[in-house]
Amino acid sequence: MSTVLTMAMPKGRIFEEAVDLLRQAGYPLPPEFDESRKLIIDAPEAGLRFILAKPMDVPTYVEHGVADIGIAGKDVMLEEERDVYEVLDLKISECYLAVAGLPNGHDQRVAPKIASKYPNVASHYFREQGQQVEVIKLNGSIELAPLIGLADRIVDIVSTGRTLKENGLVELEKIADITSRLIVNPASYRLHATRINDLVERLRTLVESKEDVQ
Ligand SMILES: Nc1ncnc2c1ncn2[C@@H]1O[C@H](COP(=O)(O)OP(=O)(O)OP(=O)(O)O)[C@@H](O)[C@H]1O
Ligand SMILES: O=P(O)(O)OC[C@H]1O[C@H](OP(=O)(O)OP(=O)(O)O)[C@H](O)[C@@H]1O
Repeated sequence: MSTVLTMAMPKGRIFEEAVDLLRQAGYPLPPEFDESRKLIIDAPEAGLRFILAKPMDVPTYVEHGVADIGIAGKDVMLEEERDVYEVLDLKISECYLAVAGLPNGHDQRVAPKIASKYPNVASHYFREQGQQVEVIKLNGSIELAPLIGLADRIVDIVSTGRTLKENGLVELEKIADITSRLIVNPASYRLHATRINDLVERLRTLVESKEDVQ
């Protein structure tokens, strides 16, 4: 096989589903994917080299061209606004971004405090609503913020709704549906169009066949 493409993979939640999808699309991935702590994994038979990154960093690697392609949540794409092509919705790791808060909690402040791991998404959203807010960036356990008085509301991912429920919070507004996306570095796309299109089409066929079954 000619060119080896480098793919940035998000560690964590998306990883397993993404590995399954690639295997189902016919890319033989070595057992290291299931058990190793390596951050660079070669899959020569698939013509791919993988770098395993923090989910929020995947578009950075792809934008800088150290990875030709990558897999990132739409939430990360909205937050990071990187200069990459988003070529395919992989329809995995489904969830949504929402505003949540305490039930019957009403803002006392002119600019309510909003805690989020997604400060850009939160700022854009409230600006579009014409609402002045103060955004506080957190890195996790966002649901804590309204419980202990750090923020009036949060902008966070909801999947089953269990975290909100178990912490006595309610969803107030839905912002956007989220799934994982296949992203491509624009220069790599021009250089390796045939290989990248082949990968995109294989994955597209697989994703569509899964949708037909549902
Ligand atoms: N509860 C969830 N259910 C389904 N998908 C989710 C959920 N939370 C996040 N995701 C999706 O999975 C991606 C990665 O989430 P994950 O929790 O693995 O990483 P992270 O929280 O960004 O990383 P870290 O915990 O290392 O900071 C998110 O960008 C989002 O697209
Ligand atoms: O609706 P649910 O199914 O409960 O899922 C939503 C939760 O999952 C994510 O948190 P994660 O587990 O990644 O932990 P974090 O607080 O470290 O981000 C997200 O930030 C929510 O807290």
